[in-house]
Amino acid sequence: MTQVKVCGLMRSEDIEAVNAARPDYAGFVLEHPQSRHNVPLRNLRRLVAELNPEIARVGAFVNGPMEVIAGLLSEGVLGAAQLQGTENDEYIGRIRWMTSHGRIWQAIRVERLEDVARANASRADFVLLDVGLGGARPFDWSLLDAMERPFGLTGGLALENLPEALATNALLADVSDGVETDGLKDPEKIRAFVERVRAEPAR
Ligand SMILES: O=C(O)c1ccccc1NCC(=O)[C@H](O)[C@H](O)COP(=O)(O)O
Repeated sequence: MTQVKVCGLMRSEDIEAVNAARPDYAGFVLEHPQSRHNVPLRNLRRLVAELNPEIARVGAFVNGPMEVIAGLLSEGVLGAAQLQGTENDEYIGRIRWMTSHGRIWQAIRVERLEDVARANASRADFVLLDVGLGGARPFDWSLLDAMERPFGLTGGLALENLPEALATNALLADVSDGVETDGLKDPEKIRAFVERVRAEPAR
């Protein structure tokens, strides 16, 4: 069954919406003040306490401080760290050396075959392919045929392009902006997105 992650949660209202819709993962952008989705660590702990414990927590980082990432994984505040910057296998190895808790995900922007090769070779436990479906340039789906490991899809997903995304056999659909209205998480869009992923027949 395809899993679903709703990312960019910031407010108690967002947590209420995901508690109702029950995605597999709830995502928080951390240690990245440049993002409008950034959540200060003190708020993270409060939001996590409000979250249904059956929904796993993922922190999205851009070249974030390794000690903070390892600490949040060790404490169990996060079940996975999603690396979204230029982190390499050495960086992943150093976090692994600091903690054996949690999982490490790597998001890789896919534009050409070399990006798919990088995703196949990544030392991360799981890879998210950022396909930028919301962008101006159409994504070449045939690149995904070269994937040799399970992957998730992220970047520009929304209810409208979800059927096409699910047809790739992705293990996970990750959404943030696609379930917002006027820059805020929209409980109805979250519900509809999660429901559509759940409705996909098992392959
Ligand atoms: O949302 C951000 O601004 C952000 C900043 C830094 C690292 C990660 C960030 N977001 C990650 C996500 O929200 C999702 O994993 C994904 O990229 C969602 O894509 P989209 O639906 O296109 O917003």
